[in-house]
Amino acid sequence: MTYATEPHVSPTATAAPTDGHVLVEVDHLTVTFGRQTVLRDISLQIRRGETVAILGESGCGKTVFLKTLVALQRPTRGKVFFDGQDLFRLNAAELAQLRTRMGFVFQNAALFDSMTIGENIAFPLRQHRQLSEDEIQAIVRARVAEVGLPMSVLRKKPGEISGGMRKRVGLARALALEPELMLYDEPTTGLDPIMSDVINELILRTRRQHPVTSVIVTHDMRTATKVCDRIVMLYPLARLKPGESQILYDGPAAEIEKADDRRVIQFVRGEAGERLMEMAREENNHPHSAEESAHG
Ligand SMILES: Nc1ncnc2c1ncn2[C@@H]1O[C@H](COP(=O)(O)OP(=O)(O)OP(=O)(O)O)[C@@H](O)[C@H]1O
Repeated sequence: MTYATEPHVSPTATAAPTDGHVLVEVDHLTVTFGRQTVLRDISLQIRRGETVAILGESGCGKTVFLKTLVALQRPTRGKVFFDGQDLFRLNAAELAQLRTRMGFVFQNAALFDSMTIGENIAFPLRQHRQLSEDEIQAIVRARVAEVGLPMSVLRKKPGEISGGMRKRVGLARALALEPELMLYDEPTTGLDPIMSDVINELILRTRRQHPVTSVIVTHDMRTATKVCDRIVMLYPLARLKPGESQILYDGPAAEIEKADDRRVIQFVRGEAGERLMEMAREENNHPHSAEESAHG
């Protein structure tokens, strides 16, 4: 199931409107590190207004994929376009300018430890906007309110607040410049179920309040199905059959349970079946490897 070339109209209740304009285009993307190819020949388009989950088991290349969208990772082959501009043909100044249209929520929040929360959120505004101090403070306070944090956090340092709060500060900072594209790297990893749902709700609220396009790398099926209207599921290259596409599923989030591919269903349901059989096969092929590694 793919709609890479057709306008996406999602059937889910949470679907954001898309005008069909392609904001991100990934064209035959391959990324290789040394002898390890992590992404192979990935092509997809993301339309303005879509919220897309990039799903897949650990190590399949989700974070590498996300990094190519902001030109933090150069492709070995292929191209990435943002609003029609080839990211890897831009000079440093042009790229910096383009990145102000993107907000990146890193897995570990990536806040500056030596700055207060207020300074962290103000940072992109000071870097990229000519604003008065009053205007900066007004935006910082609005963003903090938007992510549901009390104003008392503004004077604290990242080390003085909880992991869930840090994630929310990371979200507030990424929203500071009102980006057109939000990129989230595992926004709920390491959080308890309640705090995970708070983050899910905030992502949903963000897209209701701002006309934003989002790409969310996650393992979390609840995030994928609750927050996203489309899911793209990647599979580790090493376990693909020859000639298979690395994208196992690309379609509406609400329909992933109906996918034909058993590997997709197993991932969705969190079943180890396929992997257990593969591990048994690997063990049969290399009967002593586990023992050897156990003995160093
Ligand atoms: N800069 C790099 N140099 C060499 N190998 C890298 C580099 N970045 C990533 N890799 C490798 O690429 C593979 C995919 O990594 P990636 O972080 O994208 O996986 P992932 O799907 O996001 O996994 P997880 O869900 O565990 O975060 C891994 O084997 C990783 O070791």
